[in-house]
Amino acid sequence: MAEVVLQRVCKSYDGQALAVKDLDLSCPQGEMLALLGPSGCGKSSTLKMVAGIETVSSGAILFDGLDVTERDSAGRNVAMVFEDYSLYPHMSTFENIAFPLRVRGIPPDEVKRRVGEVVELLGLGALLGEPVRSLSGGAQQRVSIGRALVREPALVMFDEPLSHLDADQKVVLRTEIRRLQTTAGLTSVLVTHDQTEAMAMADRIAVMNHGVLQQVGSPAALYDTPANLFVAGFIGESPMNFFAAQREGGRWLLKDLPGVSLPVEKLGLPPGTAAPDSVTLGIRPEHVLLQPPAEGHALTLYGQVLDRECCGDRDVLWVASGNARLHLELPAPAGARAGDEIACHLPLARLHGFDAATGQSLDLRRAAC
Ligand SMILES: Nc1ncnc2c1ncn2[C@@H]1O[C@H](COP(=O)(O)OP(=O)(O)OP(=O)(O)O)[C@@H](O)[C@H]1O
Repeated sequence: MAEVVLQRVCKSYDGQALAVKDLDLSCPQGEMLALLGPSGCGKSSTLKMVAGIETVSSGAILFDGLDVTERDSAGRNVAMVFEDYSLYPHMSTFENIAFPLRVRGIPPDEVKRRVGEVVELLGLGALLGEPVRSLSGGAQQRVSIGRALVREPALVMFDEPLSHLDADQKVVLRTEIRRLQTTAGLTSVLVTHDQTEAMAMADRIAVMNHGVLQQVGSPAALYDTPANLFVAGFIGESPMNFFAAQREGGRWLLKDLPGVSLPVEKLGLPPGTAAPDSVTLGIRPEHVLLQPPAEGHALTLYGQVLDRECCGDRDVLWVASGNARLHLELPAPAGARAGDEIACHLPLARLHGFDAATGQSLDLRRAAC
């Protein structure tokens, strides 16, 4: 398995607009890197360029330090797993997995041995003779993964591999791919628009928007310290709450919350950083409290519960405060229902701050709060 590096990779289909812009990215050996972003952000273009299916407009792609930019897919030894499985439906599990070896003229004994190894790794033994059209979606995708692995590729690319599966099969297969990833030490790139999938499966996630890399890091790093407003809004099971604030004198005045303000120094900007004129403050729904935090300061907002959704182990509250709407996720039972007047405590240590002009994180010094 190879280490993959992209150096200032650009892609333009019409010679003008850039579908991918100056992309610097690496996927170390044995790691799963997810390319994540909304439709049109450039993740499929990136996948195709790495796989050698699409040419780069400029920049370079290296496999283990070797420049493979001009090589085609076969010359890079990249295997693909597609969302629609792309299997031969009338062939058996064995025949589908063996197919890439047979077309390379590998001797039958060797084919049998290598298919056997992959089948054991994927637990497909009981399905070997079955025509794949008779298998469940999850089993078909495992066959498709087997067919990718049997080639002993330098890199496996997963293109939205769970999209066609129903919810319970998704959970099973993403765990299975994760297990394979670690046991077989795969180097792999996962393309997905689903942040839950990327968070659950990848070692690191590259978030893209409009062809530009926004941030790359571990799932925890993206969740805890989003680099900009786009990543803050995109990562997280439920969208972050945002509040616009304007600096007046030594205080931040929250625009949609008349009478609510916060001393500028409470935000804990890094030393030497000038406070911008306007900021966007953010807090995740799961970090808002109905009781003051046991430690540290909090910004307290008062409001009325508009609605409560029961989601089993947690309750979701929608709260109107001034002209703002807050979304809270609390362990059930939340102890508040529609119509209740409540206080919402926003622990300063959980607040994110962004320069409203640039969208970039202000890198708040949480420890100082
Ligand atoms: N073959 C092509 N010819 C022309 N433009 C293309 C082509 N493929 C992609 N694009 C354009 O490049 C941009 C990035 O598309 P791309 O498919 O890489 O994004 P994506 O994030 O994978 O989106 P999706 O999830 O919808 O596939 C879009 O503006 C798209 O219209």
